[in-house]
Amino acid sequence: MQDKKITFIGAGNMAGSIINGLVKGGYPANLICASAPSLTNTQKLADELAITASQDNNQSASWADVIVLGVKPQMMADVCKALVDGGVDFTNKLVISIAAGVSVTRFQSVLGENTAVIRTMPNTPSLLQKGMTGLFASQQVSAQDKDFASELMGAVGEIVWVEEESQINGVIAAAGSAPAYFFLFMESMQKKAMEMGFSKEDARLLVQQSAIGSAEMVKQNAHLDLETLRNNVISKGGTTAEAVRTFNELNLPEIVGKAMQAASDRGAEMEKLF
Ligand SMILES: NC(=O)C1=CN([C@@H]2O[C@H](COP(=O)(O)OP(=O)(O)OC[C@H]3O[C@@H](n4cnc5c(N)ncnc54)[C@H](O)[C@@H]3O)[C@@H](O)[C@H]2O)C=CC1
Ligand SMILES: O=C(O)[C@@H]1CCC=N1
Repeated sequence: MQDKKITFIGAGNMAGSIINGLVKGGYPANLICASAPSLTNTQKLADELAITASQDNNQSASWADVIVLGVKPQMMADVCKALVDGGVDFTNKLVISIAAGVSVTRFQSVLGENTAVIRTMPNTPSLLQKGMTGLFASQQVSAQDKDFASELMGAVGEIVWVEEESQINGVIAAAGSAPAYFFLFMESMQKKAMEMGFSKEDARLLVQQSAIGSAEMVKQNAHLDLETLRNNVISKGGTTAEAVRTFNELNLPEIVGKAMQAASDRGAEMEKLF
């Protein structure tokens, strides 16, 4: 991978996951800085991973070749304005945003209209280098910078580039927010297993090992579609058939579709707000 100096502005759940994944994957820690007003998260990362922690966004951003913006969407414009007011020159820098709901146009309106901006939508399993990231590049981004972003996010999981910026909201629906869907499903299963008499720990083990095994089967059987994998579990007249019939009766596929649409719609709505 190209070795570039990277500063993360904001290093909470998501940016912290990426930093962890990067360093554990071998990216040089001395090329990574995490900056935030409070040292709470950044010092922990510095202690664990030997990256640099800073409380000075302007200095850290000026030092870097690549600035990863990892603050909350509602704070993004103010944080970017403060960098510009603080004299950070974005001319030869690559800006990578991980925020939902902040458009390239919005970034360029604050940072300068010719700023090279890549919008990404990662997810928290990046922490384990099992992330999924969608990326969209503004016209100003060079092929070399696109390659760097591919390598950067590829170091913490799988990537997919989208041609249209609006597709980032689809990535949010299908991947960025998705870990929460699976956790909710697992929580619901754990709760019911406990009602069926299992301890909290055993209920979790039953559910988590089933989820991990199922996900691994999906990954290792790319030639089989998901329906086939599902049908392989169903014995005629057996237990799974009853469970799946109940899910379908209660319209699980429709519920999932509606939830994903709500996530995507909210992404689009946020682009108007922030
Ligand atoms: N949590 C997730 O699963 C995902 C989050 N994202 C995006 O990541 C961004 C951050 O979300 P989280 O990590 O969940 O939030 P978070 O609240 O954990 O992290 C935000 C961080 O920003 C820092 N911060 C606050 N003010 C700052 C400032 N002026 N300068 C520098 N840092 C500042 C805070 O100290 C905090 O650690 C959001 O824009 C979100 O849309 C994207 C994909 C997935
Ligand atoms: O909930 C959110 O808005 C962020 C974006 C995707 C996951 N978390």
